[in-house]
Amino acid sequence: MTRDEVLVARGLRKAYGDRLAVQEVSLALRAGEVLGLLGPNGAGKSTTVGMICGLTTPDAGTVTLAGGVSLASDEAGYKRRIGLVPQDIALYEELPARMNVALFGALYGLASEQLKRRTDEVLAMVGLSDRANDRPATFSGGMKRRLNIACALVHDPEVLLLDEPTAGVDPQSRNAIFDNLEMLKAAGKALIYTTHYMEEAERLADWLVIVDHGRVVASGTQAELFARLPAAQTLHVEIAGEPDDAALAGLPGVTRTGQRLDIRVTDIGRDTGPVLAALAERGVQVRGLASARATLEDVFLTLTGRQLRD
Ligand SMILES: Nc1ncnc2c1ncn2[C@@H]1O[C@H](COP(=O)(O)OP(=O)(O)OP(=O)(O)O)[C@@H](O)[C@H]1O
Repeated sequence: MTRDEVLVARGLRKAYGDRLAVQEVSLALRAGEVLGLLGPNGAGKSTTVGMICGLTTPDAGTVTLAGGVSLASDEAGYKRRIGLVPQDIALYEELPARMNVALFGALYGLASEQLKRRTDEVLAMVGLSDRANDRPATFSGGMKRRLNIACALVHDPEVLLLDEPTAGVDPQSRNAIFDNLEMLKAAGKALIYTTHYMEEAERLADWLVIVDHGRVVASGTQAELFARLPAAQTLHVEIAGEPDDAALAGLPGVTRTGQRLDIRVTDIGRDTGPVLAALAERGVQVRGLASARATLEDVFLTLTGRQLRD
């Protein structure tokens, strides 16, 4: 474990009957960092999160927090340092929001003054102070999610695990959740964020771990993962008339579909001019031009040959 790592998981494995949900997952999490755990449905993300927070017992592998603390060495101490926002919202619908948060705090041993102070703080943080006395039964999906995040934060954990926290959330709450996560990150918390929405991972994650069929298929910074693609960007060029394939043959990275050319480039600012000049030289008349940036979806496709979403 290096100095700034707060959590290291090694060789996690979990089977349900003869189905291997997680085969060999290792990851390391640093303070002030969001680790995006990305993969299609059934890839093993929730099972991995379950093993990290101690809800699911691994068949093999270890998870260690800074200072060498593990579930085996000090279960209560370990759990106090971790907060979980589960995939399925877990709230007492008929108890006021404040009481929901306080119950979680009490579970972690917070008492009286501290419990009240932290409850107020986290409700304010997720923007629910003015609804503190209302029951979650009267909340929107996004508000329930935010309350669930408050519950996971009340004991001030250093590591926060969020399992698809934007599922069923309206855009306004989604942005509020992202703002909260960015604040937590700035405060030095370490976050693991599972999602199958690559645009969320692109926005939030400093480090990505891509899983498929229970295995890590790639991990690294976004720049490192994008560098594994054959091209960072594609130029879509609409051309006039009958294209001459012989004339196009000398251009690298070009695919033609009817009157559309897809041209792979690595640097759109640098490469667009020369590409257009090369087309003009070959007598190709350009009628339209658009570009598309590679996404994590392309990374997944390149690594596995399959789409990330079903
Ligand atoms: N309690 C369980 N009993 C049996 N099989 C399970 C159980 N939990 C998960 N699985 C199986 O393990 C595999 C991994 O599931 P997991 O929920 O970890 O995936 P996921 O990546 O979180 O998927 P999603 O994005 O759909 O939530 C799946 O094949 C799933 O059916």
